[in-house]
Amino acid sequence: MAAPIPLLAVNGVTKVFANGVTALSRVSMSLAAGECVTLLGPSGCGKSTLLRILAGLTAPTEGDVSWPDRADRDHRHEIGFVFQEPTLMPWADVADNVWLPLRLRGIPRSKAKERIEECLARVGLEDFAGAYPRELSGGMKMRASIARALVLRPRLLLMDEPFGALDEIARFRLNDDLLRLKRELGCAVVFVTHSVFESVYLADRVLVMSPRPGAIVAEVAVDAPRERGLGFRTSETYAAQCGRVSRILAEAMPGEEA
Ligand SMILES: Nc1ncnc2c1ncn2[C@@H]1O[C@H](COP(=O)(O)OP(=O)(O)OP(=O)(O)O)[C@@H](O)[C@H]1O
Repeated sequence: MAAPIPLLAVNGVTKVFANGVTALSRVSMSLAAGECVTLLGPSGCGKSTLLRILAGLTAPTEGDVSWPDRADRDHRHEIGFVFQEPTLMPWADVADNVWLPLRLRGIPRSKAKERIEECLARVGLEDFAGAYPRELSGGMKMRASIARALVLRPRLLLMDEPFGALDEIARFRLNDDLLRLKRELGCAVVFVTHSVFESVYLADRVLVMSPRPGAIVAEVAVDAPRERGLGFRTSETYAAQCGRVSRILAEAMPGEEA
């Protein structure tokens, strides 16, 4: 049987910034529809740069990113982006923050109402539509940010270390919520993280990156049940896979402790 056409294909992407910094060197990867890939690598290895290139926010110096199944389209509306910070507008309530991507596409608030409510319910914020960002905990702000990223019903969700600033309890809950959302919505996810544990917990495949200039040095397929949760998090198979990815990461960083 022929391999399915990937959602996204990255071919030999190199990025050299104007100041001469080479952030990425010949990165190639592909992503299947509905797949979750985590990008794991040391600080400064170009993870955010790669994500920005996938989103079309930065152009590669060499190489390209393509959407092989629908090559002729503008894909920007098919991508949701979640940044390290929740980046909510402080003067707008949660519902208006979630409305923003629709508003930018000319959809009035009255027509967006149902979609906003649906997205808030998906992230457990249905009772906080009228709250302002200052009234929310860090985890709730991040949930609002995820709801905003989902409001255009993206086929691809790009997440740039979104849970790094949260405490472990909030982070674990959001990890589970993200896996549930991915299942419900069928979107693919590219998730950047520094955490070996998070990378293995979330991924179908972990892509391990070398220090700058970032290159993908290993790809680890994660062996896990479809439904992950406390059972998987506390299992020997999870611990063994985290150990394996830790060793690969350490090997990618000669002279450093991973
Ligand atoms: N606009 C820019 N101009 C020049 N250099 C840049 C620019 N953006 C990023 N860099 C450099 O490119 C390299 C990769 O940066 P990037 O933010 O992609 O790494 P990262 O792996 O996401 O880092 P972190 O994990 O710390 O967020 C770094 O050395 C960074 O200083």
